[in-house]
Amino acid sequence: MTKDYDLIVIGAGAVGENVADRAAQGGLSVALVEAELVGGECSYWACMPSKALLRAGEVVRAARAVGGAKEAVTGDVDAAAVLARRNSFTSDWNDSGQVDWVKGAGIDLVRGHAVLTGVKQLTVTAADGSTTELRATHAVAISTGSVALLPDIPGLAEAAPWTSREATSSQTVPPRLAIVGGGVVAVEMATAYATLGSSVTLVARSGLLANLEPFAGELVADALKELGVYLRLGDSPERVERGDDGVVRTTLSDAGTIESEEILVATGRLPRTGDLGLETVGLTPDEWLDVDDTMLVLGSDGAPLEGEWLYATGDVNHRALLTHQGKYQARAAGDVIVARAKGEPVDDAAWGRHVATADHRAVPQVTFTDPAVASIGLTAEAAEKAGLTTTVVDYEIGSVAGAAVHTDGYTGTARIVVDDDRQVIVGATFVGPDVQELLHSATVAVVGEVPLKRLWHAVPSYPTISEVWLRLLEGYGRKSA
Ligand SMILES: Cc1cc2nc3c(=O)[nH]c(=O)nc-3n(C[C@H](O)[C@H](O)[C@H](O)COP(=O)(O)OP(=O)(O)OC[C@H]3O[C@@H](n4cnc5c(N)ncnc54)[C@H](O)[C@@H]3O)c2cc1C
Ligand SMILES: NC(=O)c1ccc[n+]([C@@H]2O[C@H](COP(=O)([O-])OP(=O)(O)OC[C@H]3O[C@@H](n4cnc5c(N)ncnc54)[C@H](O)[C@@H]3O)[C@@H](O)[C@H]2O)c1
Repeated sequence: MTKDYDLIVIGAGAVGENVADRAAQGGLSVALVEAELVGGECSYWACMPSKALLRAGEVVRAARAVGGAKEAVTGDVDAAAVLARRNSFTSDWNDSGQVDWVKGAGIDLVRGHAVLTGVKQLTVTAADGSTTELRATHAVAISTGSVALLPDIPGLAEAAPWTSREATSSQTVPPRLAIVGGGVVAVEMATAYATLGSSVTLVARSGLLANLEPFAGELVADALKELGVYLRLGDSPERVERGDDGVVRTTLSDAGTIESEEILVATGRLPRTGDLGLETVGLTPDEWLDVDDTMLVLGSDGAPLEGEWLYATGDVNHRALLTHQGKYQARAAGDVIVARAKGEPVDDAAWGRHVATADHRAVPQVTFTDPAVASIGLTAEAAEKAGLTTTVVDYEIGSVAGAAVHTDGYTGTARIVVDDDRQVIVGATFVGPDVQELLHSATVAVVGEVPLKRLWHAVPSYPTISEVWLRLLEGYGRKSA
């Protein structure tokens, strides 16, 4: 028997859940299909467990950086307690709480692996092998996320490497950990495991956090070294082998071998589209799904599939591999699916209700290292490449009174990138303790395209770290009244 729904969402990660919720709130009947845990990567193997692993170390270091508080810190981070707290954030990898939420939202949960069998049709195979046929009246949304990429390094796959899944869910702390990669996962997990007591060696073929402003990677590198992490930058693994003694030996191209109990591969992501039946609707498996700004999937001709029925949201469309950005896409997609189903007007002009315009130039991201890195919009280099005439203003955050009170010897840098023609900020980066809480002010300025002459009237409270805003404006100069 085939079950009919207005909308079928494949993948119940944070993004799929939000597409389903918006559409259900708009009055559509919705099925949400999930092969593993409802809540997806972010809840169980990514954002939440990784941040739980990082937080205790951040708090202890923060206390040690304040005279009067540091005297009260008499011990080290308790690794077992950190792992236990992390376990509580993942509910011990039990999704019953999220399943209850799905039911409460009026969404039908179908457990199993979904495969498209044609236009608006799919088969779901449950863990026991039983199948359910589903048919969508209006739309199907693919929110199947991404998986870790394993580079083609001889011996790596056979050495049973950790990916982000094992790094975020391990119940033990390996005495020695090798990390391959210089991106966000690599630096966050290097921070976490070095704090928990591992001897960490990080190998990256370029610098750290290469997509961000250069000072971000430099300050994070300094901090990692201070934590005792061995950095092998400009190097890469040539061969990996796990011996009979269980020890992983990683041979580097610049000579030298790293020995470790585990090796974490953090070299980016691949789309989870390999076993989805995409070929039945004219798309190519194992590729990221291209979408327009309303998240409609585009075919090889660059146009939406005939009938405008297939959407893709979250990691799988490769626009911004971040939970908050995927959920933003989900709100637009869920609402536009409702509008199209009901024949209501579609608001798809830039910054309209039914589009994810911010994905292009206003993506905020926090890297939860210590110091944290918070960024939004274009780097100075990206703005130049985009052909903008810009002025870049930098300021040492430690020089503002609020930062000095916050942390003894506060070290951090702030940068804004100003589009001189329009006199608006197109990019901002803050590196330093607790700068993540500054980021939304920059996001509002970038998305709102707030003219600098008006920003002078947004007065930061004294003495807070936000006073850096005033220094950045002074650095640019007050060009008009
Ligand atoms: C270590 C790590 C830390 C991160 N930290 C952050 C952070 O702090 N902040 C942040 O914003 N982002 C973070 N990210 C990125 C974030 O995790 C992803 O952007 C987010 O999880 C993407 O959500 P999604 O719903 O698109 O995909 P997912 O969360 O991957 O969900 C996809 C779901 O689809 C299911 N599925 C796949 N195929 C099928 C199928 N055929 N049938 C049925 N179900 C299927 C999967 O089982 C999964 O549950 C982190 C990533 C990693 C790896
Ligand atoms: N705090 C956060 O927001 C957060 C935290 C973790 C992950 N994420 C998201 O998850 C995604 C994945 O993170 P990631 O760190 O795996 O990817 P990434 O794209 O951030 O970094 C990949 C790194 O691997 C290196 N690399 C790639 N191929 C390699 C190879 N063959 N050999 C050696 N090095 C290689 C790259 O040079 C780069 O340094 C990111 O896009 C990020 O948005 C976000």
